[in-house]
Amino acid sequence: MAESSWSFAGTEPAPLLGSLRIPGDKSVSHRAVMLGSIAQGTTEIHGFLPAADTLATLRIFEQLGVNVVRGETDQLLVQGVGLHGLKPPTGPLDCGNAGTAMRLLAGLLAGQSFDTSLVGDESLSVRPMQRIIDPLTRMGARIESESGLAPLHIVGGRVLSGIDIQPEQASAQVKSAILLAGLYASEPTTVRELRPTRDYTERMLLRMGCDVRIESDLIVLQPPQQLAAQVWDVPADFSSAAFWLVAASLIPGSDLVLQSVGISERRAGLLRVLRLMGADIEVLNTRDQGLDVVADLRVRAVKLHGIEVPIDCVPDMIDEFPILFVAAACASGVTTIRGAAELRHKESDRLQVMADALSAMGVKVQTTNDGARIEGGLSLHAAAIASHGDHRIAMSLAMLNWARALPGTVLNVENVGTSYPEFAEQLLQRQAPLQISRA
Ligand SMILES: O=C(O)C1=C[C@@H](OP(=O)(O)O)[C@@H](O)[C@H](O)C1
Ligand SMILES: C=C(OP(=O)(O)O)C(=O)O
Repeated sequence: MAESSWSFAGTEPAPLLGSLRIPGDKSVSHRAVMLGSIAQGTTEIHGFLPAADTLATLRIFEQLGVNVVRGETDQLLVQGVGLHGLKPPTGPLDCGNAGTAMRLLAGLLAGQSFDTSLVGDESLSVRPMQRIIDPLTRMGARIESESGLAPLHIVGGRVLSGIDIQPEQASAQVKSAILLAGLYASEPTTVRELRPTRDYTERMLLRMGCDVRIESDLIVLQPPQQLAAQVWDVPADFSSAAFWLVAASLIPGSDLVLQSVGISERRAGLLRVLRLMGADIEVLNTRDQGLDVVADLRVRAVKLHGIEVPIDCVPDMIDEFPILFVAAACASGVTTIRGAAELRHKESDRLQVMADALSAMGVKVQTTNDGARIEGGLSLHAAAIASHGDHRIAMSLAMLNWARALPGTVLNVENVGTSYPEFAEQLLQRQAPLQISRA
């Protein structure tokens, strides 16, 4: 049965001590399955995230004729069929709640010889897809959609050409959709980014033997003959670790180590921002795990203060804003956010939903088109708050209730399973006074 709400008893939290294993990175898990499926040979994935979003991607490639052998929970063997070996599916391909799956797949499927349809859940069906339809169409793809929204019908058998393009958004999903279509183009594909975004797609392609030039905001991909299968070690997901970085900063007496977290520059912007707010986070045992730099993050409780979030950090922490709002609500002084309009196009309008949630709990928040002003350090009160089916909102509000001993309720938490199915269980293991209701 799905979890539908979490209620907190409002008792003082025990310090967070010891160490914690965070599940695998969602972005890398999606890509390892996608790229492994079209590689030559068998891809080994260690540390795969078995969450609803990434399992949707896995099921889709099984529908496309790829054989995947599941080992222990987080190990997969993907038997690649080569760039041109995917088979026509018998029905629509369901991306569920995953924007990453839908946008990246649109690029990859635009280069196939057969038609496909991509569908998603209610939330994904109102997220903007024109941002990938436009560049892919310029490359020669044909994607049928009503008003730029899912479902997307992708016509097969098109001849794709390379482009040189600057997407309108700083978005790793848009960049990746173009690069994946570029694998099937007859000329090189160049993507110029407004601001650098997470770079797993291009770095993974490079490791698979592609001729790809990577500069900070420029990627040039030559269409490959084939992709070589790899062994991928998926790091712990920084975005999931982020909830604990903030909770342990806020819960007095905490001293917690988060193990083997991916801290590449394009992913760990919140680390920089929390430190600017005064957080005590030590980066220990840093090592290069091939695909990513990983480290153990030791975080100790401390008093945080508000800051102006540097605008160049925004893409590097795009999924961490809901939990940053929580840190800002508990910090002394004012935190301001600018340049984050993309937050309005996630699983919910994350700027508005967090502003409304915190306002209902007594925080002074004003939103702008692309940001917010949060006055922290005021006294908070408990409320029953809807998370709008947005996993990151649900987990952020859970941490706020827990850390500040508020007897609040977080409603509609089902979608936490899209990125972090073990979240509530890990809270309970840490004695969070949490009651779970199931629908
Ligand atoms: O490429 C990816 O794996 C992702 C890119 C980001 O989206 P945008 O590219 O839309 O910013 C991020 O929000 C999402 O969770 C994962
Ligand atoms: C925005 C997110 O994911 P996606 O775009 O893949 O739905 C997220 O995980 O916060």
